[in-house]
Amino acid sequence: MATYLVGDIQGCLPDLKKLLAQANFDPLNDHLWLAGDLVARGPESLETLRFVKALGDHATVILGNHDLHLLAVSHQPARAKKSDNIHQIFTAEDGPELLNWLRHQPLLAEHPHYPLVMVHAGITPQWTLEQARQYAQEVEQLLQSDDYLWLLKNMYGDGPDWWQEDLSRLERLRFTINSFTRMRFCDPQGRLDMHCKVQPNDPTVGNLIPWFDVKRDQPLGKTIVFGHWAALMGHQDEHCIGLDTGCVWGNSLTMLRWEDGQRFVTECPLYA
Ligand SMILES: Nc1ncnc2c1ncn2[C@@H]1O[C@H](COP(=O)(O)OP(=O)(O)OP(=O)(O)OP(=O)(O)OC[C@H]2O[C@@H](n3cnc4c(N)ncnc43)[C@H](O)[C@@H]2O)[C@@H](O)[C@H]1O
Repeated sequence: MATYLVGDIQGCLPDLKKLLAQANFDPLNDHLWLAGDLVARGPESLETLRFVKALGDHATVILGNHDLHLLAVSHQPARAKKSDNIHQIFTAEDGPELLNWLRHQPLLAEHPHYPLVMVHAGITPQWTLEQARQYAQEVEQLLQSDDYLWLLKNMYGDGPDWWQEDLSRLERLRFTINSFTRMRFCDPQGRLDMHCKVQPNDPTVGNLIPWFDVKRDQPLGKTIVFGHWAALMGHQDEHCIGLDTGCVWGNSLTMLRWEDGQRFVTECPLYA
């Protein structure tokens, strides 16, 4: 039994299937961990949802910004942008069932045996692992409750950029969603920046630094596996593994086998 970790699929199901074939992935014995953004921009978002859902207990999925956006616009399809390329989900017979399944996925997942925690964008340097678990659960519980539409309607916005215990409920929820699903850069103190999307060595970055380079008061004690940041083209240091290598942007899809660290890579067409 092997554990495979893969970055943002964004509807690029043919590329995921190529990687799974390369690795001889066995859906009855192996386990696939997906770092969020199953959908958007790529050619087969609907089929990707069907494929991952059908893996049942052999897939662990966490939510990305595009998954949350899909859930939000599914109640007002006119709000979906053409470039989202998700309209086929709204008209599919099994669309409601797939969306309901997606809504019940977490923001943070921890492996039961390995020291690995998976999130879409990252874990804010302001939080301990205990806080990350607690605030992820707050969003997950609301998303799975009858009040989920309220959250999806009100989650949009770039602030607050700094965690404080006295944030209002909505501010707390927004900070949590933005840090788990949209963060890339922070200022040296750890204040979130929601605008800069380039590579860390780009001259326009200024004093911003990648969230994983901001000093934490307490190490998390687990490896954070994340996706989201396509321009980073993957990352590995002693605390973090970044897996998004820009599949949908004509670069590649990368999958890592946890047990021996082997990487599987496939070059992708330009979809976006
Ligand atoms: N609470 C909330 N508030 C607001 N929005 C919310 C939200 N919750 C969900 N959302 C959604 O999130 C979106 C905003 O998120 P953002 O994270 O701000 O924007 P995005 O560009 O749409 O994100 P994406 O996830 O596609 O990024 P990627 O790195 O692949 O690509 C980023 C850029 O990198 C570039 N890029 C890719 N590969 C590159 C490379 N190798 N080198 C250089 N640049 C590269 C691409 O051209 C692209 O422009 C909104 O559109 C909305 O749908």
